[in-house]
Amino acid sequence: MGSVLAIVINSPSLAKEVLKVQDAIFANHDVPAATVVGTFGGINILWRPNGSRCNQLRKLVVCEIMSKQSLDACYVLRQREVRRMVKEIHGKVGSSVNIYEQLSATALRVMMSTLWGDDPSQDLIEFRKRLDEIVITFGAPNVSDFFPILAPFDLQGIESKGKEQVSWFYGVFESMIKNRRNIRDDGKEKENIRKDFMQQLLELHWRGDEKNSLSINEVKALLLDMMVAGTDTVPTAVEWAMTELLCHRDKMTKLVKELDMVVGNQNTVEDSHIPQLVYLDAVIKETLRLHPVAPLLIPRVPSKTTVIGGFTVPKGCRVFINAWVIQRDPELWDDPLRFHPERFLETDINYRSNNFGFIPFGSGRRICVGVSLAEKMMALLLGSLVHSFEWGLSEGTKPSLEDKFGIVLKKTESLVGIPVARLPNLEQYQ
Ligand code: HEM
Repeated sequence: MGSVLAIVINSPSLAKEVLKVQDAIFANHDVPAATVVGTFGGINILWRPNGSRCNQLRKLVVCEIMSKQSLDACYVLRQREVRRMVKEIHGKVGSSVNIYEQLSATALRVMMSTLWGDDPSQDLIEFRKRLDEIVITFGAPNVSDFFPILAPFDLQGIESKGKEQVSWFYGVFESMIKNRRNIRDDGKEKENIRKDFMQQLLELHWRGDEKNSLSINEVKALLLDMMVAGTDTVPTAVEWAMTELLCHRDKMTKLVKELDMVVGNQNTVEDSHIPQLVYLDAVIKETLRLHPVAPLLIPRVPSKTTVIGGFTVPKGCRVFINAWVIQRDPELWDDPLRFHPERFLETDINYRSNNFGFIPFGSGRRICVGVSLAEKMMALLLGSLVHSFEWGLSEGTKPSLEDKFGIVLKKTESLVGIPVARLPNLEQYQ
């Protein structure tokens, strides 16, 4: 690729070599030129070089922000937004519903309220548009990445566009942070209120002890990381799951049976049901196996020259781990192209199990920090869509399984379904 050597890993054994055996050497993500300016030189988690500060930030997010206690505390927000989605779809029974649009608006509302609470002044459509723009800008092929010597010239204007787009978010965060600072200075902070992620991060910033403190720029960068990484991935995965279920009605029937047995038709799907919904979990895993949302993970860059599978891998080259191919490897998976969630009922493979044939969230030092939240959101969204409605399609149509390859593996065509209400009363969603 231009003047930069790119290597693609297509086998689980070589993926293990990169993500486990030589993890320390491959623990840097490839940082696109456009993001360096936009994220204050890569101080966020995603683009930060491997090292002690990166580990501290990761630990802080995983142990504090994504802890069971913290995720349980913001469950009411997930519940409220999923109920809102079901009610909205209920108002459209019998007509065509763009499933991705519903999921995407819900995931965005969940992320925004989880990150900084409710702010009625914020325009959801504006946020969605701005996030889409950032993903397009940073995902666009950039000459500066292929020929780093040209980076200072920003020939396509991608770096300046990225900077402008990121600045918009930082401006929004700054005014929210200013309000929080005023509230703190006025001593008006209420005790025992649920602390959103922004408040937790700010308290670490204010606490200021050497090990855990965060600079204000790091607070803003982490908030943006979570917005970008968390809002499109979950709805994309759930849209793929619905598509597979509509293509495989026997699997849909099996899932409905499980939901009726565990949840019943007088209740809504809740977080507390998730551990018992084993078939739902298997459907989500099988979906992520066939349609990994990040098909090439996030490319890695070795910090020194090394050898992988007998080949020399030079320092500074770009290493792509092809989860899409690995997760369809016939040596590992029986009948690999078949959508067969049952395969996950027979094994204890999970997202962190060090099975290098199944890596939808990556693995090793840079494994996704949002796995716990993503698991909960995917289960709640998919479980609620299937439990609340029977889904049909317009006459003569079949859902397409065609994908568009990119940083995020999207469907070529959005899934449009026709819902019919299944539950006896809508009061349950109030
Ligand atoms: C279905 C949902 C999701 C999928 C499939 C997914 C997948 C991934 C993958 C493949 C990586 C790169 C891992 C590697 O290099 O080995 C990653 C990194 C990351 N993800 Fe996720 N992700 C999801 C949801 C989320 C959510 C909800 C958040 C946060 C709220 C999040 C935050 C991050 C961050 C901050 C990183 C960078 C970690 C680092 O650089 O050390 N992700 N994710």
